[in-house]
Amino acid sequence: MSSVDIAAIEEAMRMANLDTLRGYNQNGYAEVKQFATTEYISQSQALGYQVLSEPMWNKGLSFTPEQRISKNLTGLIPHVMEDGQRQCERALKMIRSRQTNIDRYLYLSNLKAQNVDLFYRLLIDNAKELMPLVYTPTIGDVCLQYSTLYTRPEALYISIKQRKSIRTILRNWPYPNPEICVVTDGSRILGLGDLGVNGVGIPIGKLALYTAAAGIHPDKTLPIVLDCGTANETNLKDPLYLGLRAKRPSVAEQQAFMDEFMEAAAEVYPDMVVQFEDFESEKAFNYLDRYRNKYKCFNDDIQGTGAVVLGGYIGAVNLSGVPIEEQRLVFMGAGSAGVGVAKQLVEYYTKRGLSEQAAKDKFWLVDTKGLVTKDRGDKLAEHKKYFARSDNNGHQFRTLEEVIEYVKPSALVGLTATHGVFTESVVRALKASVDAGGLGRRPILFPLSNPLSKAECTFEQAVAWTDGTVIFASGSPFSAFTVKTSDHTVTYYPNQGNNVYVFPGIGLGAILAKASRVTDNMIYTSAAALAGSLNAEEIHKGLIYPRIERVRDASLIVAREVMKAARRDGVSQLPEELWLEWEEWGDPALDKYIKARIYDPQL
Ligand SMILES: NC(=O)C1=CN([C@@H]2O[C@H](COP(=O)(O)OP(=O)(O)OC[C@H]3O[C@@H](n4cnc5c(N)ncnc54)[C@H](O)[C@@H]3O)[C@@H](O)[C@H]2O)C=CC1
Ligand SMILES: CC(=O)C(=O)O
Ligand SMILES: [Mg+2]
Repeated sequence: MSSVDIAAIEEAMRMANLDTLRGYNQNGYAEVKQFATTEYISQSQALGYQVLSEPMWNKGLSFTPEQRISKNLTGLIPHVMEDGQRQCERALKMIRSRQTNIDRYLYLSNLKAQNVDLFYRLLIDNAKELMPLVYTPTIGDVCLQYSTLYTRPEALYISIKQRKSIRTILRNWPYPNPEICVVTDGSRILGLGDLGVNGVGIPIGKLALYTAAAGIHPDKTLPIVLDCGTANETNLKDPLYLGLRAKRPSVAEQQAFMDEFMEAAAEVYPDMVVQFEDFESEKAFNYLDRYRNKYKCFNDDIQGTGAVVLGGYIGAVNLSGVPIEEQRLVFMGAGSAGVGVAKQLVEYYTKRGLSEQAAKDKFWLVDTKGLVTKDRGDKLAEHKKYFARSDNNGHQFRTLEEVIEYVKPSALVGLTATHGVFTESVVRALKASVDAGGLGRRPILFPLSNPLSKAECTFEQAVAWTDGTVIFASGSPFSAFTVKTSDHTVTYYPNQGNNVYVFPGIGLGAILAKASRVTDNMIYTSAAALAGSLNAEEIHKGLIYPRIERVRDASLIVAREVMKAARRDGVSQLPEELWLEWEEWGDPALDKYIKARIYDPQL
């Protein structure tokens, strides 16, 4: 069958009862056609098995007696019918019985490959326990070992040697019309450096959260790794390594490959939003700049992290007792995340009435060579120049202690990918500088690097070194802990300051608004929406982010506000009548529209 023969498909569907499946006939002929052209339709048992082997169709033990008959499943699965809750109970028992987090990850990954609905039900209902397994910190270990752990494909793997075939590869993806793509070239995976093709675990993990946190249908998500080689000697020497065994070519060559990829992606999937993830900083800034006005795209490490930290910072300032005008911020780490976050905060200050210069003056960025100044004597990377200080009177501050002594900051943000740079003396100096401003003031300390092994300090250290006064957020989750003394008991709650609180909502908002671009206002709005998404209990506990169990609630609020920002910026291509309706009926109507379009797996 060279062209689509609708009559044949309909007949095949009728015979195979496929119309009761996912409804791919609307926009997904590919899957239906597959049935029509194979011999499955005349081999009913094989068809039943096909239903069980297709992870998007499999309902595990939830198939009803009628479905078991109509889909020829009788006897292919145990003769019990279980609801989703019972099946989740079994999966959780298995996960908890495993010895290592990698084993737990592998169990979950295997479950996703067999029964997508069950995987997502489990993840959504047990976010606090399971998110650290499918995302940071475990995904970092998974990426380090990806080539060894590999059993089956889960993404598109596009090598620079396949440049001529990018469109074909994109079309080979089995699910029609993806709406969101996360793409990396593996060059800066979390704080673990250049992992090459092994970095593909990050797009896979981020997209699992697009589904769990924002309800984007799993068959609309597309993870991609662009393999340009790697600088990672361990990978290059590993006989099992799955990527190109070559050093990365020149920046210009990688950029040309990226240009071709972006052009092909926009042509093959014109409605798809592209999220750039974990590109090494020079490329991260360059690609964002290069493509943001041409395609629907954003950079999660620069913009997503900027928004999530701003969202938390707004609440942190309220708790800190240090008025917003008196805030002074030191950033340890001046890479894509550090500069991205600082720029987002500058925007916040300028929106509150400060001039750009006055806003910028609140930030002191530090990297491996010390305080970033104009006259430091080394060639500053382009992205650092904006924040380079010129008020240092020729003096160079080489260590963080020196910078803190000089700046007397109210907040210290870590985005260095280096564990331990927030030492006891650094944190105590931060506290002292905050204490000097007046009684009851609290230091803001955000060791944001991932995975946990790279966090600038631990939560327990931060609490101990600030006598419990710290307002704390880390990139990967630390546990709450309780201190009991003879006369009182105190529980300390950490926050997780991770872009997972915004990227799913930014992507969903951009998709549902049919945004032609992802604008700065959409990103900024995501931060404000996140800051406003805490409930009374979270505020009472002194949190600055919603509990991770509520990430889905927060994402939907973010998505709604991002949609509205898209409309304000004139990039929403939704019909005008819809917007007029929503303006009349307000947020509940827009919320209803969003909720009707998101995936909430039922078993
Ligand atoms: N919590 C979150 O949502 C996010 C966290 N991150 C984390 O931030 C970290 C950095 O990411 P990028 O900025 O993209 O990396 P990058 O490589 O672009 O930047 C790292 C920066 O840290 C500096 N640095 C490294 N070691 C240092 C040290 N010992 N002392 C002072 N400065 C040091 C480098 O000079 C550079 O300026 C990673 O661990 C990443 O996982 C990134 C994005 C989001
Ligand atoms: C969270 C994230 O995007 C990172 O660590 O790179
Ligand atoms: Mg990242």
